[in-house]
Amino acid sequence: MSCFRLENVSFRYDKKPVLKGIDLRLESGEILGLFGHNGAGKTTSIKLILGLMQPTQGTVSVLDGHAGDPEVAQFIGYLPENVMFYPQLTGREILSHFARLKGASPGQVPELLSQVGLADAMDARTKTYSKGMRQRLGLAQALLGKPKLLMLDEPTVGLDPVATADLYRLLRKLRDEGTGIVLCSHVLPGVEPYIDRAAILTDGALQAVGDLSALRRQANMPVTLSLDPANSISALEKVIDGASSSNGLMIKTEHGRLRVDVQPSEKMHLLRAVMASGEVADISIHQPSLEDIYVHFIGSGGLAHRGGSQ
Ligand SMILES: Nc1ncnc2c1ncn2[C@@H]1O[C@H](COP(=O)(O)OP(=O)(O)OP(=O)(O)O)[C@@H](O)[C@H]1O
Repeated sequence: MSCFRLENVSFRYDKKPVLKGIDLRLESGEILGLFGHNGAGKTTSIKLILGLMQPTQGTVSVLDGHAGDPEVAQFIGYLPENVMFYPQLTGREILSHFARLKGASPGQVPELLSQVGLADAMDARTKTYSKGMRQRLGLAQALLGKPKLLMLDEPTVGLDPVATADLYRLLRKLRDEGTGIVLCSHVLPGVEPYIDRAAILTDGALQAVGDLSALRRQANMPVTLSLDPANSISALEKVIDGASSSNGLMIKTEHGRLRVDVQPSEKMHLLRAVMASGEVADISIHQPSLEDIYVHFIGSGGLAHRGGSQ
C-alpha cells in the first residue's frame, strides 16, 4: 500500500510560494528522511499529508484515500516539532487521554511507555520530565493505535545520543513490521544507516530523492582515496599523475599519505593503475556521506538558506 503520494504539489501562504511542484511518495515498510534547512517546507509538507491544509495545486493521497479523511487519519501517527503536555498530569494519564481521543486501546498505554523508556516515570507528573522525556512521551503518543503511517518532525530534538540510537532502532523495527515512516530533520549525523531513502528540500523545491547510492550518482561528487606509499610519496604521485586525465583531480599530502579526490567515473581506472604500479602499501576509500551530499545539494548558499525567509 502507498502511504502517501504528493503529485505536483505546490502551496502558498498568501502570495508566498512555500512548496513548488513537489512529487514525492512513501510506500509501506519504508523510512524516508525528509531533510532541509530551516524554512525549506518540511513541516508544510507534513501538514498537507495530515490534511490540515489543502495544496494550492496538485494532489495529495494518503493510505489510498484523501488527506484529512477521518478513516485515513486514524491510521496516522504524528509527532509535532514542539511537544507540549499538561504539566499536572502523569505520562500515563496523558497517554490514556490521547488513546481515548484516537480510539486506541487503553491497554496499549503501559506497553508503549515502556517501549519509549518511560516505564519508571509513567506515574510522575510531566512537569518533572526532562525535555528528552517529554519528547519520548510525544513519540509514544504518535505510536498509539499502531499507525500505518508515522510522521516525525525533528524527533531527535532533546534526545541524548543513546536515546537517539534507541529511537532509530525502534523505527527500524516498526518499518520491518510494515509501517511507513517519515523522519523530518535538519540533524543528519547518525541517521544515514536507518533510512531507506532521503529527500532533500531547498526553498520549497525537491533537489534530490533516492537511496544513498542514487543520491551519490545524482551528486556525482568526488570519491576520496587515501593512499599509503610503498616506497615514496613522489613515486606514488608520479603514478597518479600518469594515470589520470586530471579532470578535477585533487592531490594533497597529509601525514605521509596522499589524499586524492577523484571523479567516480575515473576511480576504477586510477585504482587499477595504482595497484599495478607496486607503489602503494594501503588504500582507504571515502564515499560521500549523506551529510556531504546534503551540503552539496543545499549549495554554496547554505548559510543564506538556513534562516529560510522567516
Ligand atoms: N502560518 C504561516 N504563515 C506564513 N508563512 C508561513 C507559515 N508557516 C510557515 N510559513 C513559511 O513557510 C516556509 C516553510 O516553513 P516550514 O515550517 O514548512 O519549514 P520547515 O522546513 O519545517 O522549517 P524548520 O526546520 O525551521 O521547522 C517558511 O518560509 C515559513 O516562514
